Amino acid sequence: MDDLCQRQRIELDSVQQQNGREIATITDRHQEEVRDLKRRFDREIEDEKAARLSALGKLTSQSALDTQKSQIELERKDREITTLHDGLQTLKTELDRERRMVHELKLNLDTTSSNSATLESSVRALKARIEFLESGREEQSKSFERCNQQMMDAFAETEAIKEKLRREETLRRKLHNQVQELKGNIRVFCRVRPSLKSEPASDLTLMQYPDEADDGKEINILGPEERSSLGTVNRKNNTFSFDRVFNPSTQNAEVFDEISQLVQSALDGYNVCIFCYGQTGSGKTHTMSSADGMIPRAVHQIYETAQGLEEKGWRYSMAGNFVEVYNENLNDLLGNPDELDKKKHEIRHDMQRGKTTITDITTVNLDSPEMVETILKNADANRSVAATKANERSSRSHSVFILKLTGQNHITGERSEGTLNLVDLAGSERLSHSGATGERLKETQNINRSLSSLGDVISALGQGKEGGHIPYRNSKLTYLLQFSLGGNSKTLMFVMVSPLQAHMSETLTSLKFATKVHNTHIGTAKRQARVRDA
Ligand SMILES: Nc1ncnc2c1ncn2[C@@H]1O[C@H](COP(=O)(O)OP(=O)(O)OP(=O)(O)O)[C@@H](O)[C@H]1O
Repeated sequence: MDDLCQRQRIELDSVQQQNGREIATITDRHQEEVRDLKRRFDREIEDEKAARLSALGKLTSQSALDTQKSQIELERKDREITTLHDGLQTLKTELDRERRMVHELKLNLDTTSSNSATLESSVRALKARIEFLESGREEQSKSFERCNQQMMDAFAETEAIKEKLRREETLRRKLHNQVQELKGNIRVFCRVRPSLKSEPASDLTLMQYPDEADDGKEINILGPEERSSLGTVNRKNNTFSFDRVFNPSTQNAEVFDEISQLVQSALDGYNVCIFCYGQTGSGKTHTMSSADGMIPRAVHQIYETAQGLEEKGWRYSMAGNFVEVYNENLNDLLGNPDELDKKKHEIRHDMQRGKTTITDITTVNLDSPEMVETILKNADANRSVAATKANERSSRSHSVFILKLTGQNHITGERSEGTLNLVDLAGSERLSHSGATGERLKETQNINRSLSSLGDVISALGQGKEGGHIPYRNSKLTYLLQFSLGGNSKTLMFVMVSPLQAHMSETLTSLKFATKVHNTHIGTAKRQARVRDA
């Protein structure tokens, strides 16, 4: 049994060994097969990868090619679109042009139709007229006579009205002159300027206007304190009376209203002189040549009136000079500024025709009212070149704006030649008060000389002696104005007054001088005025 077991165990061992060997062999074979398989698979995978990579490469280059193609295609399409767009724009423009043409054609058509309608109606009217003319001659000639008569009546009536207008204009001129003469051929207005912001109220002179609610002719000034021999202190009440007194609130427009009739006289052929007299800073320049002063206002009024007179047959021309009398020398304020105080100008009088000319003077034709502003500006600029301070020079010289007005009536053959002189006098302060020396003294002496000559001329005119001597030659200013002072000419003097107490003494002197002028009567006017001391 044991043997059997032993044998079986041996056999089992041998079988097991045999099996182990077989298993090892099989395992080896399998492993060899697995390795073969792996190698084969690896190769296949490599092959497959290479194949895929090559396919991918092909695909990539194909896609790049496609993209390039698409890009080219896109650019082509873009170009096509641009071309189409341009084409569209051209078409639109053409369409617009066509539309406009159609519109114009329509308008032409409308005009043509209306013309044709008018022509048709004219043709109808002409036909009717032909028929009328071809019908009864008697009726026709009666109607013609009636029309003719009506026309002649209308002509005669128009002529009569025109003639009446002309007669009335001549009468108006005559009456206007008579009114002016009755008012006095020399008039004096007094104007008190307002105090300026820089002037304290405590420094002002006490002035009253007793009849300002009435006709405004008086001014009352409380004089400086005076000590009597008994030691009492008094203040004199000075009353002056003139043709008009303008208080400080009066504007240039109101002042001009009062002088506009004199401006009218210049247009009617008279010589008119308007002076501004007063000490420095009393408002002469403001009244005369500021932007709304008498000079620009006079020029504007002359333009308007001259235009109105055109339908009555009058045509006016206006020639302006602007001169300055400085140190008894005549200067052209519209000429070359470098020639101021150097160039000599002479005053020439034509005694027969009563005309004054100045040699080598600039004459400006005022063909529009705006020209006056240019003239004033140029004159001011010229003075500034000649002096460091233009206003200082203007205080020490007389300026004369001369406007020659020549009118011709082409219907009546009348002619008028008038001159308007607007004079801004130099400051009238007295020598003793100015404390001047040297050049200033010479200036002041010259100013005083011409102002007193002016007073002498007015006073000689006032004495009214036939053929009496009038001292025009005593100063350049009076000589220049010879034909505008006296005779049938009209003179207005503005006496300008400063409201300052510091100027009171000069103010009283100015007002006394103005009163003398006011008491003078020239020509046919009769008037008396007085200085009243209360
Ligand atoms: N009616 C007025 N209303 C307002 N301001 C005025 C009036 N009159 C004068 N003034 C002012 O007073 C000042 C002095 O006036 P303006 O220069 O006209 O005096 P003037 O007498 O011409 O002096 P000058 O002799 O120096 O030329 C100026 O500033 C001016 O503007």
